[in-house]
Amino acid sequence: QHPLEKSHSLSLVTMVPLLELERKLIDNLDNYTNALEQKLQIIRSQITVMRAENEKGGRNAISYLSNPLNAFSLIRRLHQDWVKWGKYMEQSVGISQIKAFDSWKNELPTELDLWDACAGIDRIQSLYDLELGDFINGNINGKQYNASMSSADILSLADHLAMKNRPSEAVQWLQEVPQRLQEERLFIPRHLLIDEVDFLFLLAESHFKEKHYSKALPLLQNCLKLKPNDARLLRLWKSTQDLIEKQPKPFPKDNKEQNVPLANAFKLSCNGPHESSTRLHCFYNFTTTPFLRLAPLKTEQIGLDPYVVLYHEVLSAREISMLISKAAQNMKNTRVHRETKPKTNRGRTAKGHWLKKESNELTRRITRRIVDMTGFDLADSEDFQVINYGIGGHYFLHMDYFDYASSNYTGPRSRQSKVLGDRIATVLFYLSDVEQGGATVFGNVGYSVYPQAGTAIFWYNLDTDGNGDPLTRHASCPVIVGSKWVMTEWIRESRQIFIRPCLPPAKGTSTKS
Ligand SMILES: O=C(O)CCC(=O)C(=O)O
Ligand SMILES: [Fe+2]
Repeated sequence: QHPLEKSHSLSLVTMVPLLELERKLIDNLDNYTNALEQKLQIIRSQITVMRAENEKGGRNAISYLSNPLNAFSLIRRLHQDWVKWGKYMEQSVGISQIKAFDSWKNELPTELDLWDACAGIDRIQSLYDLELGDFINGNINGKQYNASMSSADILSLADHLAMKNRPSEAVQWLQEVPQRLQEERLFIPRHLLIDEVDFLFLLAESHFKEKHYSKALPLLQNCLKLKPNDARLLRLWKSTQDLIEKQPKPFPKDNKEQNVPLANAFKLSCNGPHESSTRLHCFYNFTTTPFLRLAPLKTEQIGLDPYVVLYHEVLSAREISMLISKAAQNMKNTRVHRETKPKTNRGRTAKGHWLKKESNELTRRITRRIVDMTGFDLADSEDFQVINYGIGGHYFLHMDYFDYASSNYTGPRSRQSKVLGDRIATVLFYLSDVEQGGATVFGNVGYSVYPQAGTAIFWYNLDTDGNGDPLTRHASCPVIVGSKWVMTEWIRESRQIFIRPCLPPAKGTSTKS
């Protein structure tokens, strides 16, 4: 695992200030051009004056110099003024703008941020098997967006893949570079274009790692023409040549990525068909609490084992925007989001903000609504967590319960967790629609639910004996296009000893492994 893998991640909402920062930087650069222009103007106007005087002399030099005022002035100009011009030329322009830029430098995204962004793009492309050329040109799943990747973007991604030891994918991305670079040369200034040697070297190195030495060699020779003394080039070129001599017929090893079964399951469920069993139905729930007789819940069953339902239209647009704006303010400065379960936290690229259930009228109202939905006693249950996902943001397959009841449970167990008990059920509110991707999927049983603002998904994590139900293993698939907001409520077990309303239909035991 690369050290940067452990990084925090940005959510889309925490990236909003970056656009403001970029605007400031552009304004600053614009001011810099003004400073440059001012200097140009001064120089140009003086050139006109000086040229006029010089030409006056040039027409008839002796006649010009025979006037002592002219002769004297020429000596003095050349002795004094031109020294001043020399100093003026050396003076840097826009010192205040350069200082301003320096002061913003530490607000720029870090290497870690870039790593996360690369990981997100890679996740989207590889998990959903998007065709590279289309994706790079902003055509995502058949829809054309007004966005695309530059060769610098692509090179950065390839670099990321190379660092993650995935050379064959790096090569695939790099193959998209030359065509774009050719176009970019027409309108991008040289200092912003990618360095051709960097590109060729990465391509060669990736071929080398793939043991495609004969592909690497000519690339390295080209590089060496551009930078004959570069030590890293010379080293790789030497090793490549040695290996070609030793191994004239390279047998390329099929370097398919080490697909862990769990990663495969994730991929499959995020790409799985959106099928639903015909036994399922939609109905109005009038019964969980007396209040529902007045305002029944629009309920949609997603599956029976494990029992998963959706409650539609449980949050209004106004409530949602209040929740989001409250959370968004507070996530701004959270660089590292609080881990709920450090042990099982395998890849969650989002930021969260905890909201106390008692914090205001809105959260109290939502708490009452969850009681209506579930019939549970929420007094000891967890705070709400409002979550916003980042670029390609996802939450890897996991269970929400800790499995305290299991004899296999070895994790920490605080006094508090004993009192509260395990997470008997989860209520997850969707606070936004997501244009592409971002489904909540239950990998073992093939349920997938696409976010709909205002809908809540509910399921039991524990069976009636208090044991964790492994079939509830679920994930949030990477967001492709959109900003995904959810709010979770994990309901704790202890207070529910005498309550387990909304009981799902009896479970068949034969289907469980
Ligand atoms: O965002 C989602 O769809 C799932 C989130 C989730 O599983 C969690 O927060 O535990
Ligand atoms: Fe979860």
